[in-house]
Amino acid sequence: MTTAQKIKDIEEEMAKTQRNKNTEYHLGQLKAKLAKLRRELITPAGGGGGGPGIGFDVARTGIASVGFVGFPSVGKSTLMSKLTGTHSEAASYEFTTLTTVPGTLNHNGARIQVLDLPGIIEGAKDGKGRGRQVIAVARTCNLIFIVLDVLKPLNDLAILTNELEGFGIRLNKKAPNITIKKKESGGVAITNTVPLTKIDATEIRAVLSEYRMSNAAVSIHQPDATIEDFIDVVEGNRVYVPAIFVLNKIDAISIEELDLLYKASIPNSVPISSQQWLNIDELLEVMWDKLNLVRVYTKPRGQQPDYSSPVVLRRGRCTVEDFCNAIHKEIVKQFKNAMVYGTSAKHARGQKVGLDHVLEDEDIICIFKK
Ligand SMILES: Nc1nc2c(ncn2[C@@H]2O[C@H](COP(=O)(O)OP(=O)(O)OP(=O)(O)O)[C@@H](O)[C@H]2O)c(=O)[nH]1
Ligand SMILES: [K+]
Ligand SMILES: [Mg+2]
Repeated sequence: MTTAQKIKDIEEEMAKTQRNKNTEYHLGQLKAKLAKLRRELITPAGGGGGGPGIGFDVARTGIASVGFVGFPSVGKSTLMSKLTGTHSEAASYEFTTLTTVPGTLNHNGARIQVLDLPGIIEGAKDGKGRGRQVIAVARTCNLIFIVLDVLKPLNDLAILTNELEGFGIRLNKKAPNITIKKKESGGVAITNTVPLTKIDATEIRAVLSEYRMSNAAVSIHQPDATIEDFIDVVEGNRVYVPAIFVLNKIDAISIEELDLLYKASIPNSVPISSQQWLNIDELLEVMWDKLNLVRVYTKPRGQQPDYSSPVVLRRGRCTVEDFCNAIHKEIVKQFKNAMVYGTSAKHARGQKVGLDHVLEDEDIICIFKK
């Protein structure tokens, strides 16, 4: 039996099992089995792995990357060409784009790599078309644009989210606040710092037993944690990627339909027309927010800050040391201290800081050497 067949069987069994006190353990086991089979699909036995294949993996440039995922002919390449000035073939037939096409977008002083990708279809994660290579590239991006046809966005979004989930990608989610520590003995101990509304001990025990973890200390700090979140932590290879749902081709709908769309206010969505270049400003604004980048302006001693070319860092890697290294590896060696002005500084007149100080967006920094 193939892995895909085994997955299908388990999904069918889950669908016909009613959830109640007597079935919780069994359902927990099934969910864990499913997660293990899905992992096999991503990394097939015999190597090869789930990494992007030849022609799909392109050289990475810029401070961050945005990957375009969507069904064929939703307008990914049209958008990418216009955003970056790099030509990516666009046409009315499906699967015009056959491989990763990289381009660069300069925004707010940051160089952002944009990756146009081939269209994917339902079943992509299980090996349909080049879907797996496409999703493997998307897994490595800092932000994903899910490009949708505005005429039927929600159904398509559900299918695409499911495809990416099957590949360990979690869109617009934080890593679950759950820790699991393996132990030598003592069985399974579960503690929670908040009341739990969606998960219970029976399911947790079933999952741990399926993973042959008979001794473990589990602690859950998130009230709405689910068993799926718990399995994600056990599996450990998940990526948590922000995403924007780009509702393209609004030029093809009426004002009334557009109005309804705004009233529905789909979270994380931005309606645009890549062909007519409508609402691209909003798209870029939301993109900037989601990328969570930190601009730092350099101020030479005794001079005004240089606002024209910020050093752009990624949040989580934006200490003064990261700033120095972004300019030149040697700077850290000569570093004495720095004056920082802006949000991260304690005082309006600035703060003297060391290498481990964490910078904020639009801070100004003046470095003093030994
Ligand atoms: N009306 C309208 N048509 C668009 C828009 N954007 C793209 N199109 C058209 O949609 C068709 C597909 O565009 P592409 O850019 O090739 O779409 P794609 O998603 O890259 O397609 P694949 O590479 O085949 O997956 C082309 O005929 C485009 O002219 C838009 O905003 N409005
Ligand atoms: K196309
Ligand atoms: Mg294309």
